[in-house]
Amino acid sequence: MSSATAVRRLKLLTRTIGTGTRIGNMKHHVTIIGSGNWGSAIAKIVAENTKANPDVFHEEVKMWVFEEQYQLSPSHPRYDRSKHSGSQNLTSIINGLHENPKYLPGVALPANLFATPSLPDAVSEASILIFNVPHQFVSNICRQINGSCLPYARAISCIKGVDVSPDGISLFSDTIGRKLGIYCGALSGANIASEVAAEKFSETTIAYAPPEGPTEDFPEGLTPVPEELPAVDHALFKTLFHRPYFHVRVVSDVAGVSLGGALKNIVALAAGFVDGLEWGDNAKAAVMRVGLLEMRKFGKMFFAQSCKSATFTEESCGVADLITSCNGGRNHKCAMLSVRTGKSIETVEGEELNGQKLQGTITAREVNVYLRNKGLEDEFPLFTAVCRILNGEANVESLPQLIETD
Ligand SMILES: NC(=O)c1ccc[n+]([C@@H]2O[C@H](COP(=O)([O-])OP(=O)(O)OC[C@H]3O[C@@H](n4cnc5c(N)ncnc54)[C@H](O)[C@@H]3O)[C@@H](O)[C@H]2O)c1
Ligand SMILES: O=P(O)(O)OC[C@H](O)CO
Repeated sequence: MSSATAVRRLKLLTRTIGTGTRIGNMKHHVTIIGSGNWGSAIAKIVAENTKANPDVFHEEVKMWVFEEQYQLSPSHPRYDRSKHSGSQNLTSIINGLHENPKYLPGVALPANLFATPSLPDAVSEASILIFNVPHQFVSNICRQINGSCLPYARAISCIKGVDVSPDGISLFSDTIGRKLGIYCGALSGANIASEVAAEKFSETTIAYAPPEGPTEDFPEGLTPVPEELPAVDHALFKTLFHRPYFHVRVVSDVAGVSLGGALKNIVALAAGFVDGLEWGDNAKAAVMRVGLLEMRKFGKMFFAQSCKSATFTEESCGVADLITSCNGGRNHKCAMLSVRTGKSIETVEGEELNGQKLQGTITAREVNVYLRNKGLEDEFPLFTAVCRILNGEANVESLPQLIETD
């Protein structure tokens, strides 16, 4: 154990025992909802940390998997004809191999991580829920969970998207919290899943700031976490997510963390268009600059009370995620290939991603509907241009004119 981890654990124990607020020896059960590329990588991190902190967490971590049939390739190093000759449930393969060969191939998952296809089974005991699914599936998942989760559970959303409906715009942390009647924070950063899973160094930002009294969403206040459990606070989330290769900073700006992750995906598409045209690094830097300003402006305009501008420039979830996504992300890659090949980005997504999902294309259109309804498209020329290019209403070559403001 590193000395930093030891100090953190000691602080956690001193606080929970020393203050007398923790009166039992209950521990947190942790569940991951989602098992895609990032879902599996985060599940690996969390299972490593529950094992390393047995005084705070139950070692066993459940991971909910959207069940599908999967045929293991005969070229897989552990292919066994007697077991893998036909299609099988993906959950059985994950639990048998301790690997998710479809969404995170070649990465060993900890033996204390268990895949389950049942949402009620996944959430029924969990006091900490980690949501990590493409944003288009969240509402349906919450509908299936409702009533099965503990009233005092706390959640973290790793989802990069915003929830746009005819009623307006909502952060997914708020949507999840409202639908399940629990509090949900957010995690987002410059985190390409395959790099994190390979234990290459990166940073992330977690935001957690539960309301202390009644609010519009929780008129009677949140159901308190039982005193027998370790307190759920910044230190606990650092213990759950921080690894020597995955450095966590915990802040209170849930809106800033969530919006950074959602909106940079629109900018990454623009960066991909520019790279597809082979316009070079200066052009890409230009769209990234304009994109960062629009991200910050969006936060100021629509989440003024909760979003801090500094989060976009000082934390991993802001400019750092923008940089990594505009170079190595899936949105960037598919946009670039779409321009190079002349195929639609949805066709490229289907051909290149083996079931993984782009978030930027949906987010660009959702944000555009929201801006158009407010008559504010012109205030966000880059976001608007990306949507018009995706819809075939503008040429990718006209990007410089579309984002020229003076
Ligand atoms: N992959 C990354 O590098 C990365 C990094 C940081 C954040 N994120 C964010 O994490 C979130 C999750 O993305 P991911 O990369 O883990 O997923 P993914 O795109 O790799 O995989 C798609 C997932 O969706 C599931 N799925 C398909 N149809 C479904 C349905 N009808 N209902 C429910 N689930 C269904 C699949 O089983 C699979 O687990 C996204 O918001 C993404 O932006 C991704
Ligand atoms: O691959 P993308 O484009 O979904 O981006 C991945 C992560 O969000 C990068 O932090």
